[in-house]
Amino acid sequence: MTRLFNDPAAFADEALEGFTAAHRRWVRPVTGGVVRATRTPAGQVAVVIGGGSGHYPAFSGLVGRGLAHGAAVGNVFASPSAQQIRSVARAAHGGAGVLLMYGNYAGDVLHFGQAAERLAADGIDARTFAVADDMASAGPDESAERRGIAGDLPVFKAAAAAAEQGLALDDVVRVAERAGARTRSFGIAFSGCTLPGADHPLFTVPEARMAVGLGIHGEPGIGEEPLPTADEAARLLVDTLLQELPEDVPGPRGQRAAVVLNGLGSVKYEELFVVYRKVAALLGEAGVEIVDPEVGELVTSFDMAGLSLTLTWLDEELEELWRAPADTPAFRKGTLDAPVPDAGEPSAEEDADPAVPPASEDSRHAAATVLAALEAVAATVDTHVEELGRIDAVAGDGDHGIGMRRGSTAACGAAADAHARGAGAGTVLARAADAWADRAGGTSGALWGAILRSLGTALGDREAPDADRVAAGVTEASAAVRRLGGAEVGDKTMVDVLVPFAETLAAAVADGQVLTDAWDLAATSATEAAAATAALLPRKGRARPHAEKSLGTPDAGAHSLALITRAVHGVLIRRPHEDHPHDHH
Ligand SMILES: Nc1ncnc2c1ncn2[C@@H]1O[C@H](COP(=O)(O)OP(=O)(O)O)[C@@H](O)[C@H]1O
Ligand SMILES: O=C(COP(=O)(O)O)[C@@H](O)CO
Repeated sequence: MTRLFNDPAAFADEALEGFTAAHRRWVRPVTGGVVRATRTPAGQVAVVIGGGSGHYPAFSGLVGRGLAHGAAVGNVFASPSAQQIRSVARAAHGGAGVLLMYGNYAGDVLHFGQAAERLAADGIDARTFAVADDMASAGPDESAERRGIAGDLPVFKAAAAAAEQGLALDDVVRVAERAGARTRSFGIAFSGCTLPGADHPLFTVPEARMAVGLGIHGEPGIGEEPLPTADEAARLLVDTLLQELPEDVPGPRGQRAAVVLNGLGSVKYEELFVVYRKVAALLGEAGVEIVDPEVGELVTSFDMAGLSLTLTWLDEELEELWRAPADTPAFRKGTLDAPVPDAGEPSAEEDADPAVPPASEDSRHAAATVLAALEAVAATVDTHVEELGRIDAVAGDGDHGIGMRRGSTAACGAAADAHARGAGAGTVLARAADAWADRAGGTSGALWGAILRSLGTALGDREAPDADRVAAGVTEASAAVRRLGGAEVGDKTMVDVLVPFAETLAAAVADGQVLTDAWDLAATSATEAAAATAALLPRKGRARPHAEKSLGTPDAGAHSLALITRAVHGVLIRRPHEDHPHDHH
């Protein structure tokens, strides 16, 4: 149970504020997260890590010399936004490029990928690397689909220590890839975590049982077994890890390995030590030489009761990097020289509030309808916030309601501001898109940003947005979401609703129906399509390992999209003529 919070939606921000206040010796707050208190030395590659909140010490607690140069910090269990990541990376950049590192989750992959593109446009060489160490989340033949769990630590550390040695960006990336390929984790759990403000844990495990193959977002295990003794737990973890060695490791005997026994949040350190005693013995029997083991909480999931074992199979280079000193709020090793004092506070580079481009009278008028529609979106998300969280918790991480609320509220604020400054419909939507993606983070934040951006581009700031233009914008939004997320119809995502919605709308408009009628038909098909996702098995993202559990429950993102299309219809029928003067159908 998370007991101490104020507004649950503010939990991540407030935790970050307190964290930075408590750790000024190591870190300095910047927009989007934290960077080291000391400047990145000129010519040193900066390693910027990041992910959702709720995993402390990942990610902010791992910022400091010998480890990360900065961390982008997202909302609870949701990736930071591309905007946040870009801001942290710019503040951490020492002139030699940036490696962005994160766990392999859809939201992180989307946002860190977009951030790398934006950094490249800023003239900064930025690369990405997703840690995918969790054996339970996909088989060895699909290892690129695996989630990142406590293997984050040794992989981040290898790359960061390589950067600290002065290696060039290409070499730092090579080290990250090698460490990633040689790192595997597996875990077990006895209960799920309870998010701030929620009444129930994300999953429960029956008394005297354990979940096998945990995730770090309250994903239940992929199997269930009787509660083991500490020694039996150690044997399960070690045996599983020894079953799948990296390609270039012929057998365990004679190998050297970094070992991390990680507590997920509410397993006592003493319990971890009892388990570690047997882990060390079993690895010894298998002929593995343990190098600098870590036992403790390194990548957590709020108050989840669980633990995971990570092995990084070392070669000479990886061993040197694993042993290298580090000094961060939550991870310290060896000794470092006193830090070189800063030449001054680097300025956090903020984008100036850009001027609103000129717009026609018609488009400014239509912007009022766009704003009303966004307000209706935020209101319907607000009404359904708990239901969306509950649906998402069945096979996902339970944060869909929180993320949608943060995103839609921010979108309304940005839209209202742009509207007040005389923006046209296109610019109002573009500003709303950026605010949604930035504030919500997560998969749905990136995708909703893309939806609003596509609509904004189609409507523009000159013409009155007629039915053809709206239908074209929705069609482009559907294509953009498929392009970005890589999901197709049938994968059990919002795409299952967006595609029929766009197609029905376009067909009805082509048929000569007025926008309100066409939208009505399309919203009805969206509602039906969302309900039909209950019968599907997820094939994308975090819900995939728990496919069967989600049978009978619709996809959260599909459901929220259907609710939103219906709410927007309510606005269109209230303002049909007023704001669509050129709707000539
Ligand atoms: N690859 C994808 N393409 C399209 N939609 C996706 C994809 N992955 C997830 N989604 C949608 O995102 C929703 C989850 O959103 P949310 O919980 O806010 O993000 P996160 O899973 O990052 O926490 C899912 O219910 C699904 O509809
Ligand atoms: O949850 C996280 C990011 O994944 P999403 O796909 O955005 O949910 C985060 O906690 C780990 O980085």
